[in-house]
Amino acid sequence: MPAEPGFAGQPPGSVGRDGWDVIRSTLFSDQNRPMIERKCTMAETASLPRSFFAAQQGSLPVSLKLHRVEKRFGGNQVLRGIDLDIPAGQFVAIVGKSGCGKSTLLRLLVGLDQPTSGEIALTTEQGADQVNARIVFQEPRLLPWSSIIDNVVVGLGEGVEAAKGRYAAQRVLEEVRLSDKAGSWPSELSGGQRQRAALARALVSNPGLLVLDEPLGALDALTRITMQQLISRVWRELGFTGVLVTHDVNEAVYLADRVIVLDQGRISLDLTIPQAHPRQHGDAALAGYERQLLEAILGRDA
Ligand SMILES: Nc1ncnc2c1ncn2[C@@H]1O[C@H](COP(=O)(O)OP(=O)(O)OP(=O)(O)O)[C@@H](O)[C@H]1O
Repeated sequence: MPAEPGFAGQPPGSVGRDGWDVIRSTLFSDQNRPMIERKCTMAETASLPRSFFAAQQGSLPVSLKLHRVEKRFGGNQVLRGIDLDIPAGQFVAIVGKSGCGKSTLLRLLVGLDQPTSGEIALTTEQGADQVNARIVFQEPRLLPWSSIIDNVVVGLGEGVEAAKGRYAAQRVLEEVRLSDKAGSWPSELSGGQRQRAALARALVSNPGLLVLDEPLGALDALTRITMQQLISRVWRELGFTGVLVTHDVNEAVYLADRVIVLDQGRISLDLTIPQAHPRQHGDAALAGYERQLLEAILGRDA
């Protein structure tokens, strides 16, 4: 069985009561750390079943504040003085040249890494302990030995009654139009279907913050459009705050209220896209914003 990214050779047999930390860390982090560690103690993250309650009620959308955030890896200064305020419920896209620091910024936002200096605060209108954040990576990172529905159930955390968990997973699989694959293995799905399953796993806890790190980067153009429509619909229905890293300015202007351009670790443009949702692919007004973003990223020759 091929190793799942991030599993560091953990055999399926390690998945059990004692193996839970391995699963949770792998799904929500790529550095064996629980993803919301910055806001919760380990004891609190162990109560992730709270998220099933959230699935019934809807988590509160998360607001984010970054103040003078810097990140260095040795002598490499990757982020420089980032100030950013993302109100609850907003959908923000982060674009920029390869290596400008997009994924680094995303990792700091969800607590997978710490800033060298500066402050990052995530909260809801009922406080920071209500933050329910989930991340979707470019590769779906599904458990290859579990059915699709069981993969989705994992997104609820431990302690949820099995029948309730499966009910919630079934509902969210319907939401992403994948209910007919509930009993399939990940290997039996197409790339787009696997990524929809990963999105379902992130959505099943009804998060208040959904962070997307190039989630559609490996998909073909038509599947990307379908997935963009899906993400737009669930965002409008569920009301979470969205932060998306993408290379695709077309995707950014289709999905986001606001697009941040990063250039050598600094915000070089903060562009509001005022068009109402749902948007249309090919909309001429959106094409104007795309042009503006390409110029900001590539210069006047774009
Ligand atoms: N864990 C790390 N250790 C050392 N350097 C790192 C680490 N993570 C990122 N970097 C460096 O930080 C810089 C920015 O990387 P990052 O992945 O954030 O860029 P990006 O804008 O997301 O790029 P891409 O679009 O190609 O994915 C790069 O120079 C990279 O080598």
